Amino acid sequence: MACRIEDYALIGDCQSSALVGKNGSIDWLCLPRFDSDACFAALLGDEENGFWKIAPTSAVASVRRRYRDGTLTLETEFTTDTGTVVIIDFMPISDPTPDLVRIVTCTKGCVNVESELAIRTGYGIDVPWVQHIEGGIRAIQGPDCFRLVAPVPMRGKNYRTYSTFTVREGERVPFVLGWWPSNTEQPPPIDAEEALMDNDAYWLRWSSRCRIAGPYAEPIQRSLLTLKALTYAPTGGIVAAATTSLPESLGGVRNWDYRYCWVRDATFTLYALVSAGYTDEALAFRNWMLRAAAGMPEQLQILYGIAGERRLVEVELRWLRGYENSQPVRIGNAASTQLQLDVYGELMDTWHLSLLSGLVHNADSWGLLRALVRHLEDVWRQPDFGIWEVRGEPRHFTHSKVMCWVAFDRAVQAIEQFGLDGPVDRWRAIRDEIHAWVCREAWDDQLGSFTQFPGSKEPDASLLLMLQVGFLPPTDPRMIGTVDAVERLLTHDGLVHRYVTKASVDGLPRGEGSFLACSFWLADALVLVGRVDDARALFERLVQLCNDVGLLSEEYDPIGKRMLGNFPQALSHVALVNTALYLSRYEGRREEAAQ
Ligand SMILES: OC[C@H]1O[C@H](O[C@H]2O[C@H](CO)[C@@H](O)[C@H](O)[C@H]2O)[C@H](O)[C@@H](O)[C@@H]1O
Repeated sequence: MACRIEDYALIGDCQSSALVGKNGSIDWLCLPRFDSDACFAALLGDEENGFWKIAPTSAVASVRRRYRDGTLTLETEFTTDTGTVVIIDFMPISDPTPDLVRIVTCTKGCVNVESELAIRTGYGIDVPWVQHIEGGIRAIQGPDCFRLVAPVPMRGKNYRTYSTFTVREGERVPFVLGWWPSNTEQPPPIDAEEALMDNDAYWLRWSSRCRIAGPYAEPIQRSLLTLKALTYAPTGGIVAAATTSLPESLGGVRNWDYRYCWVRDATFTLYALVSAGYTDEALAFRNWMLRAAAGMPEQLQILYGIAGERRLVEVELRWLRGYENSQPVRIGNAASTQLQLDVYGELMDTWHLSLLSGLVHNADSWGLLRALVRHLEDVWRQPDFGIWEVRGEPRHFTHSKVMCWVAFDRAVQAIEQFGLDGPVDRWRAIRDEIHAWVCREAWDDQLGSFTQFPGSKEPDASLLLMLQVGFLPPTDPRMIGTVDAVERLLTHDGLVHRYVTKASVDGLPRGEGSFLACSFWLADALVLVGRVDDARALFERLVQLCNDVGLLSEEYDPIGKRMLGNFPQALSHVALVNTALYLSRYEGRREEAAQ
């Protein structure tokens, strides 16, 4: 059985990643890319769907884990009656073909350890042909070839590969599992210890570029490392999460594939990276976006594959029983064909912020963005599927319209402040028309708040973002009322739900956890409306929800007190970084004022 979501940790090589359980089992791995077929899929099924476990054979008294400081190298320490072993797990970043390295070290006494490997390609269903080779085994299946080498004997049983061995204090036993395309020559084996040194040096160098200090430096650094790990280095695309189909409600159907690049999530990520000083990654993503969006403006998608692929057909994998029986397991994502008007605003806002921070040259990308804004003139009045990508009927979601306002507002500013060319009077008029529409149609006097869509009678947590984008000032009673309505009607035990789920709106059975990004957005809103102590208390509570190695999933179940949804999720980590920055800026301003 798979572990609880929070009992996993992420390792990766900026092309793909793996989830390592507290029990020493790697239950999720897709090679060679994040969105490739999984060869370990026990996470979404059971052991028959592929995993690789290394753990003591005798009873484990305690397990402790940590990442080596400033790196993505994971250490899992098992204490047993006879001694202590640490398993060091990582994926070397600069290898031409991917490798997964696991070094078993004994730090005290003497421990019997077993490695059990079941490779199941094609998302956990296909059993490869395994041969013994010098120093290990080779497994081949269709397009995939794997080689496991280790200085211990290996034996095959029931289509699995086992090694049982004893490690004594000071001994280290390295395992390297490599992958390459089966139609090519096998690459030379790597040296595990050398790879460990190089890999740690790479991540330490990367971490040292972070220019954020202060009280929240540690969770910020772990979040930034996680965001970097979710970046596909060859193209600059950023995946929304490392997994597919971890459920938003246990046993439910809200199970989606996040191993793609959402324009929305990635623009938020970009903002966090720029704020922390990671301009290379920001520029790589900017270039990814320009390539992905290039072409006819009406063909802009809200999500793409990590190299900009457009066809992400949603398919159900019937042979996987789902995480804790949450079916279906899906790959691909039908949201890729939805109209979601907010992405225009997110793109324009991010570009505007990069202009202000000097990251892009004035004219850079303006041609493409101008064409997109021109297209928005034709479509902003249409109903859409909104930020939450509902599977029900399209509607006039308030957040979508607010973000259309952002798109025209930033376009007007680009012309007025940066001297770029465009139909400024026409865009100014549309901007004002949208503003008036939102204030008129989406305000509910009885509720004292803006609503999810005209006539809905309920707030939506995405409306908290109205403050961040400057739609109305934080002193405006309508904003104070909206923050208040979100707190009253959408929080459970202090954590925020996206909206009240109901089949009539989102086309799915109701029920899901609190949405962590929205909970951080509430903290941001509280800073902006001046309730800074409440904001800090909420932020600190949210940081406490990170697992033992600093990772967050998409959602949290305040009743079951466990994580839900895909993991680790970029949006949650971005929101953590941005709230920490908001709070730090506020503290900074307060200190300045006191001097
Ligand atoms: O809840 C329905 C939708 O859930 C997913 O979308 C969510 O994740 C996206 C990626 O992080 C995020 O951009 C979006 O705002 C979230 O609602 C799923 O990808 C959709 O297919 C699904 O309809």
